[in-house]
Amino acid sequence: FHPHDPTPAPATTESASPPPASDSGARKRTPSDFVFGRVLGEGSYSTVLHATERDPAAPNQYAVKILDKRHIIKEKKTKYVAIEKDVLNALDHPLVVKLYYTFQDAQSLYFVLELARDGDLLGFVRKLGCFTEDAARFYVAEIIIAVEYVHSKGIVHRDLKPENILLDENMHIKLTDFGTAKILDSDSADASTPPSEKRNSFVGTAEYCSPELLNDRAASKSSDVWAIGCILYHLLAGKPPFKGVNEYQTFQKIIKLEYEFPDGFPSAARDLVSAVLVLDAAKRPSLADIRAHAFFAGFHWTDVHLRPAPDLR
Ligand SMILES: Nc1ncnc2c1ncn2[C@@H]1O[C@H](COP(=O)(O)OP(=O)(O)OP(=O)(O)O)[C@@H](O)[C@H]1O
Ligand SMILES: O=C(O)C[C@H](Cc1nc2cc(Cl)cc(Cl)c2[nH]1)c1ccc(Cl)cc1
Repeated sequence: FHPHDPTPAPATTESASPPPASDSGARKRTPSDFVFGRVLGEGSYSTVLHATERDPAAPNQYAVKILDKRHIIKEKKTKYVAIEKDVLNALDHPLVVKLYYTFQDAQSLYFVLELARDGDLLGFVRKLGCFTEDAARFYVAEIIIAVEYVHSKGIVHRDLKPENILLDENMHIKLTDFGTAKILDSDSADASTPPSEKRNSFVGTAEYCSPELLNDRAASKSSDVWAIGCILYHLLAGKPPFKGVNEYQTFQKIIKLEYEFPDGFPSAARDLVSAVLVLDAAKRPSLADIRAHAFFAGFHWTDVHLRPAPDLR
């Protein structure tokens, strides 16, 4: 049960008039500014609802991520909430999900996010089995563009995986889930976190996790490069390169670099994945190196978000 089950639209058009504000954009929103709709999804600490802004002049639609305060405090996740808010507020890119407002009431915290209507990349790779080489090239290119932008802001995502690559109504990506991101250098957490707590800084699911993150060393941009290599493999092979029967087995495969290519895996992609999935983070190609790889020969990198996306539906 969530207190914000679909709100019946008001019988009459007038609703509690919002407090006057010079620029309504600056006014702190409250839950009553929105008509909440269906559940879009659930996280470990969150429920995401469809929502429409009550303003008849601009009935904008959003995805509102609602977190229970008591649960957040009990699970010691307040740091992740603060990081997600700060990182999302620092990002403004067409391939990264936008944060419009944050506010709270007695029970909950609210992130009012850009709505991505077409689900996520994991859903499509499960539905299709695997992507064509062109579709994989397009989506990995959009991920590279989005991640390059995030890195240019001094942020490492640290949990890149197909379920964090949402899709908008034009089937372009919206990179999301920045609660486990790391702000480079100024990230005091790494400096001051005692070794014991560093283990708790472990992020995300195992399949796309880089060896250096598992060996408890600081994550860096090359950890995101490793994850992109895993995603490219996954889109073309239909499953991630490292998948054990449990999380521990998956970790073992990663640190031993235990993976192989299925027959028919395209050779240029095989060459690129092999260059990216190397244990030594310093030996991994940069995102610029990857852009220049033969797998992307002839790919036009400018304004990809304005060009038609492959139709996976
Ligand atoms: N901007 C969005 N637009 C549309 N759907 C979204 C959006 N953000 C999240 N969702 C949906 O809500 C679900 C929960 O997202 P949320 O970020 O709250 O948790 P999560 O990160 O997926 O899970 P966890 O917290 O366990 O990592 C997602 O799986 C996704 O399906
Ligand atoms: O209104 C703002 O933007 C600032 C607040 C700050 C804030 N208030 C909190 C209360 C609790 Cl109980 C937990 C966290 Cl992490 C809290 N963070 C806030 C509210 C909502 C969200 Cl999603 C993030 C931060």
